[in-house]
Amino acid sequence: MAGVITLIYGIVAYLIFLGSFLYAVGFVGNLVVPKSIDSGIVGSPVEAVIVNTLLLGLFAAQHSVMARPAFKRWWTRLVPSSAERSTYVLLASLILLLLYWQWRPIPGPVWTVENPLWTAVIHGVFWLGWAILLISTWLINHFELFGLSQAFAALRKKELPPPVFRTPLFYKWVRHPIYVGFLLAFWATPSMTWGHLLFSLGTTGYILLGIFLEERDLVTLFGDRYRLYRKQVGMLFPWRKVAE
Ligand SMILES: C[S@@+](CC[C@H](N)C(=O)[O-])C[C@H]1O[C@@H](n2cnc3c(N)ncnc32)[C@H](O)[C@@H]1O
Repeated sequence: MAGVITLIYGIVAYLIFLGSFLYAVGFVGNLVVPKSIDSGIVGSPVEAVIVNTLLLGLFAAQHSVMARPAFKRWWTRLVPSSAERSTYVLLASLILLLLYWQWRPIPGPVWTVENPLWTAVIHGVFWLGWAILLISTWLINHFELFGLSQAFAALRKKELPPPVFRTPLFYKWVRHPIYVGFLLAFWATPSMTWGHLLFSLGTTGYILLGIFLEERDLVTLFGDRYRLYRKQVGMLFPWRKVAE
């Protein structure tokens, strides 16, 4: 029974994640969704900067704290380990929904590209970013990343195998293709507003901090294999040094 409940919980968390992910595409790209990064009631810019920074900070804090092994060890005394990743995914998705809802637009152009050819190129980079991101989740292990493998293992009363170090496709050239995808999607816009700039700067800062923390954990987990990988493959810019 507990296994079935964990699985249902995992599926619900995954579906909420999927919704918040699809909404992110529309939110950042000002496409289709009712409330995007540049839409909504324009108020005081000072209030907007404070509220938006708090929202980004909340997302960063939840991600940084809950992804750390020490927190997971403490947390799984309260939450079954099979539901730990789903809870992380669920909370992250709910914070994203809060961010979309409460985000204050800050209009005014930082840059505007009007040339149709360059506009098409920038839109292409935007979609390329989302594609790299999505493909990379499958390269690492999509269902494990979003908690479903853990929930299925609990249903079958099986232990999850220990994490495996993987370097397929994009990972041969860059250590963090998922973050590269986010950066491309967040910065590639033909009309950058001050609100969008705040979002892009905040998320870029958080991604750099996230990489520092994640790589520290990956060195602890995979030791010299990851240290060597770090020497041979670029962090965010594609680069590869072939072993002598
Ligand atoms: C949100 S994913 C981001 C992965 C990577 N930083 C990227 O941008 O593609 C974070 C999870 O991926 C795992 N991870 C990162 N690089 C990995 C690799 N080369 N092989 C296996 N797991 C990896 C981390 O341990 C962490 O649980």
